[in-house]
Amino acid sequence: MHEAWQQAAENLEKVLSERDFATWIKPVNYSHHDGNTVYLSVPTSFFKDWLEENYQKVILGALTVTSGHNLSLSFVVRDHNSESETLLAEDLIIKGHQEEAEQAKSAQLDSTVTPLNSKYTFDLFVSGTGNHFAHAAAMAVANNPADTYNPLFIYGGVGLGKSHLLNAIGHTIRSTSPSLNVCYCSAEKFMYEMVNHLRLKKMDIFRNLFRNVDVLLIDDIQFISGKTGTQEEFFHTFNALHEAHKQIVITSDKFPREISDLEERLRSRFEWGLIADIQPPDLETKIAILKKKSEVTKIRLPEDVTYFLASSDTRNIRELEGMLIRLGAYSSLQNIPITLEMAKESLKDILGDRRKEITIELIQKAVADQFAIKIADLKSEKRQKNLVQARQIAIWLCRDMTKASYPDIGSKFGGKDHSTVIYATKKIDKALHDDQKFFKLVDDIRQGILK
Ligand SMILES: Nc1ncnc2c1ncn2[C@@H]1O[C@H](COP(=O)(O)OP(=O)(O)OP(=O)(O)O)[C@@H](O)[C@H]1O
Repeated sequence: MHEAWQQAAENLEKVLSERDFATWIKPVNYSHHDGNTVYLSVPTSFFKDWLEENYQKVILGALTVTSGHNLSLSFVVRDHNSESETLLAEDLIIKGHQEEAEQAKSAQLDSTVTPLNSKYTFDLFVSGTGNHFAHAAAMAVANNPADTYNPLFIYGGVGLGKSHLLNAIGHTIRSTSPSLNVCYCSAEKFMYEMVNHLRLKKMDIFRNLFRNVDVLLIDDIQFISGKTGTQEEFFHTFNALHEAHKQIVITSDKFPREISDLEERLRSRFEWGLIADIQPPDLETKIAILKKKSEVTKIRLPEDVTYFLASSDTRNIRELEGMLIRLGAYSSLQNIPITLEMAKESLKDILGDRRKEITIELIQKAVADQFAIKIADLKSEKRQKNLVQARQIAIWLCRDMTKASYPDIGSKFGGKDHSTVIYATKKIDKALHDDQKFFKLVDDIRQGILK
């Protein structure tokens, strides 16, 4: 089981951002297991609570894959002294900051607070319909910091590329203006640092650090919702920087007005500059992202598997990437190539639940509505071109979105035999591959069914 944990941690390193991995997974150690319960040790009780709330499912998923068993997970705090050890460690970091601050104005604050993720660059970001505007705004800010939009507020759902863009801004400014002091920090880390500096009575150092940067990149600002002390501190940091014409970029999973328990004065400041949203990707963008990720990770994905993953109902790109990594792990651990069958099999527990509720009847209705025909026409033998195409699409969707077998599907389409069903699915497979417009049509129907 120890080895399973090591392998799981390696897999998690590939899926999570460097920051998340270093902060939350690296400090976790294997402790022991008892029956099907695996015990992992963590440094502090704060850490334990945080993992339980945010990473339990991810860690369990990774361990299930590497161990091949259905497990449960429990976190134990390593020892009672660890909280004070953490404090001591923070104290050392702070001392490091102080020296740096004294030594040179150009101290790279971010290298001690939160390093930029080297994989999150503009080169590796795919611009598509949902993120086009945010991408353009991020590039504008990166090329002319504090000159165009200040603050830039990027918001969008989970796993849609906000941190990626934020890091990309940081990388660009670093390389074009190396003298600028770029600080990338999550709101959570901002609070964590603040609390520690408060406890150590070193708020002057904290303020010096954050109020003397040239570019402040704050990730996941929604985290400060309801945290009055952090909001107060952030308000003053924001003002100091804004008044000094320093660039501020903020990301959030919500629009400023939708962040609950956020002081009005902060909310209004977030709206001072430009607000750019990121919407979930469409099918083409998901395909392009998968292709890019497969290039970077060197996990070779055949076209049909790329389409299969991209057309799953997930709109969270992190999840999509997780599927790719999972296929890569399966393929290398079992020494088998990635094929459509293998992908369906190895991802069935991830995708399975979502597919359960989709019925043949639901698909027939959606297709009939789309083509403005009767459901009875789908089941008939009529050969008009549009009816044949609608029927074949419906059959293909049934095969793809339900667990029904070829004979099951045939019987629900007016008692067709299974070779007709196979012929229809092959025909649609080919058309999807050859014709982008057709691809979009089928995907729109599919997304409609999933809503
Ligand atoms: N357009 C894109 N092109 C390439 N990769 C992308 C794109 N959008 C997202 N990703 C990838 O998806 C993963 C999740 O992105 P990211 O961490 O930036 O999401 P997020 O919106 O900040 O999520 P959260 O709300 O959880 O903080 C990352 O690995 C990122 O590289």
